[in-house]
Amino acid sequence: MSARSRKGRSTAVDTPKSKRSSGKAGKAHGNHASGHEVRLGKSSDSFGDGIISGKLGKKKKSAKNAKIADASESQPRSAPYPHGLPTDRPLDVNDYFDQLHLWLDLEAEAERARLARLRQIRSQRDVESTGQAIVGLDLVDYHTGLAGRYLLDLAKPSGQELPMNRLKVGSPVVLSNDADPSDEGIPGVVSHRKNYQIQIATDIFPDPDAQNAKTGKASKHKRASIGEIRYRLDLSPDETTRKRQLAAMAKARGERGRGGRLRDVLLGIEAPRFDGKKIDALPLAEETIAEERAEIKFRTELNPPQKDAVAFALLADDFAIIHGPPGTGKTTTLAEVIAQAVDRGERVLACAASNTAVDNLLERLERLVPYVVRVGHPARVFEHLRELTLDGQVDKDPSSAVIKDLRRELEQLLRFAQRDSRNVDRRSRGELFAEAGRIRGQIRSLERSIVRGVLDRADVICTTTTIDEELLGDERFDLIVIDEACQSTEGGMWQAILRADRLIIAGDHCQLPPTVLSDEAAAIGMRDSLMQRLVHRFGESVYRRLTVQYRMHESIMRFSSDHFYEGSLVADASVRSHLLCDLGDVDASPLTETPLLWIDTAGAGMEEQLEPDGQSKLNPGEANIIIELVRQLQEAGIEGHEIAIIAPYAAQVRLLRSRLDLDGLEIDTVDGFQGREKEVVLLTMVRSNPEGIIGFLADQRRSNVAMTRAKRKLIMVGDSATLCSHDFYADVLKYFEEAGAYQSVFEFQTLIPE
Ligand SMILES: Nc1ncnc2c1ncn2[C@@H]1O[C@H](COP(=O)(O)OP(=O)(O)OP(=O)(O)O)[C@@H](O)[C@H]1O
Repeated sequence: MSARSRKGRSTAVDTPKSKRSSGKAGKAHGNHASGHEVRLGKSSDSFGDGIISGKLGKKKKSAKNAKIADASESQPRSAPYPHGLPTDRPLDVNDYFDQLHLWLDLEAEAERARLARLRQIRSQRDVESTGQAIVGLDLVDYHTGLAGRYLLDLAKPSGQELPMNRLKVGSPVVLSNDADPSDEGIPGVVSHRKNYQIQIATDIFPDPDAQNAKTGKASKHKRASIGEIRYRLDLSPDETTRKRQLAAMAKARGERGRGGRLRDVLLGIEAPRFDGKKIDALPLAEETIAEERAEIKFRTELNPPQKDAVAFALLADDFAIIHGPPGTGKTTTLAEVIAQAVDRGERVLACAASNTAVDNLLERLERLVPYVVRVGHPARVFEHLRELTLDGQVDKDPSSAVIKDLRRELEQLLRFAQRDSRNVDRRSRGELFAEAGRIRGQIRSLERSIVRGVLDRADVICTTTTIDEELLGDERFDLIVIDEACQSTEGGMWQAILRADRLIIAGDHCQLPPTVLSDEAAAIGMRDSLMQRLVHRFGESVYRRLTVQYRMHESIMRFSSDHFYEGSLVADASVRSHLLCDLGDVDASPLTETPLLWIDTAGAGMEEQLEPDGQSKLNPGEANIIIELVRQLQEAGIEGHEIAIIAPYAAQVRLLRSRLDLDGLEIDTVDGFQGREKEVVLLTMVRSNPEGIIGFLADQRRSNVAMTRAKRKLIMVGDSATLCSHDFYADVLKYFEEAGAYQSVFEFQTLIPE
């Protein structure tokens, strides 16, 4: 049966369409459709996802929800699956969620320990060298954002540049008094970041009196005006996300009906179905996929494996997986699946673990789907897509003019309190803040009705997998799509999974796993993805792999293809033999006429070093080589924005950034480059020691990502003597040697120190 006729079908496992959340005709959007009170941005908890944050669900916690909240607090202490989640047998529902709960607890402990260690360090140089805090900041300006949030601009005194830091847009932070180690500070989210200034969005204005009252502590800064205080910003554990995940997991445990079935399929208890067939009747016959494919009016130019993947996904009754090796158009394919679902009258929730991945999907959907809304903090959304954010669309609503007036009034009030802080006594200042609170309340109530309208109209809602539950209420969708699924922990996916009966996940388990701080949690499986587990559990019947890639020269692709994808990748004709020298205005030279180069530093005495005051590693010798190569590339006519330098260690990134100042040139860790591409990529491997220790370079997935970012040229700089103690790198080196792309650093006289 074709998926086109899906809507009329009702199998034993299907809930009839009318009972599901419907398509356009009969959207049942959870509680907010029935006129329950809507509240915006009620607490700092709502920071997770956006300036706009609204409670579209019931105002009071229902008994059921209260139970869920309680359940989310109980803590299992021993791992039901001490070796990670098994894939050779069905999982027990309670054991499974206990395991996920334990992962989250261990991760939270690791996060708290990290923050506690960080806040112990008081020396400015030491604390800032961790990259997790910025100290000695002045509050230089502030504004109000939507929902009456305060946007605080912080900068170093006398305009110094901010130190290298990991406080990215979207990072949860704590703003505290730098001179007072006992100050618990106020929570916020980084909303904007420049070299000299950082902005945070917060629900609480940093009024020193208010803070003292809150903590009940007498402060030596009691009489200081706001402008006289120096602040400190620390990266903080993301408690909001954790709580949301725990609540979703608690709910998933008790799910019944279609939701319960999807859970049981994902736990390997029930067999997945495609086109109404059970797994024992799978794999789906190729003719069935071909039939389905023939019925689809594709909106994008897709290659045959991509078209098959779309047809396959649309035939799934429970879940389907699209495996997308680097550059194979996974996101392009997923966008087509969503567009087809919308054409069939379905409403879709499109998610990914990171904001960047959500935006990559949104970029494609914008052209395919009439009405798409991006939920999330606008500051975390690509600038050219901000119009599609909920905030952007609310702003366009005619009633927003009133909100703008109210916001202006709010700002004036705050400025008055600030300007005259020496003259306004504490009581009057309290009244001013109370008035500000009242205005914020008015702003929120007006915004909530506009928000509801915008969300109701959307065919597709795009968000990170950390879903703002208050905003989306109990809303369900016909289909949930999750991109870059291998970058999310299993626990991180349940908020999304709970919202539909059908799930399409796309990703590549051979690329980066989710970041997990706790070694203990990682040891019991937290880094293993749901997608990987399902592939192992059900095999080829549940996934389609994309095989034609549109990024890399064939030689750059080949190693990755052979090593990670059973040699299945094919370079499209448009990229198969492209080289740097084919770019306009680039000179032909050995550097630009070949796709690969490994410069081996073995024996040249370029040993790794530990960063002073830090734990990260660097390699100045390799940095010198990279700098010289960048100079030569530039000389050949390659522009800065066409080059990327990737280093596995932050200290090497810091070193190179401090020494290279080329317009558009990007220098980052591997994690910063997943999903990206550049004409030429230089990798500095850093590790060089007599013991042959390679640390986390041993995770081959990391190297797979790093080596597949280059379109026309991949240059590796590393010590073969150290790296090749590991089989994987021995294979890489052999591959480069066989391609005639190996050179010892001794062949480059200009690159070795005297
Ligand atoms: N069928 C196609 N024909 C031509 N170009 C395509 C096709 N499919 C994808 N591309 C191009 O290939 C590039 C990669 O596509 P996309 O970003 O969808 O891939 P991805 O698999 O999600 O990437 P990543 O490896 O970064 O996760 C894009 O420039 C896209 O336009």
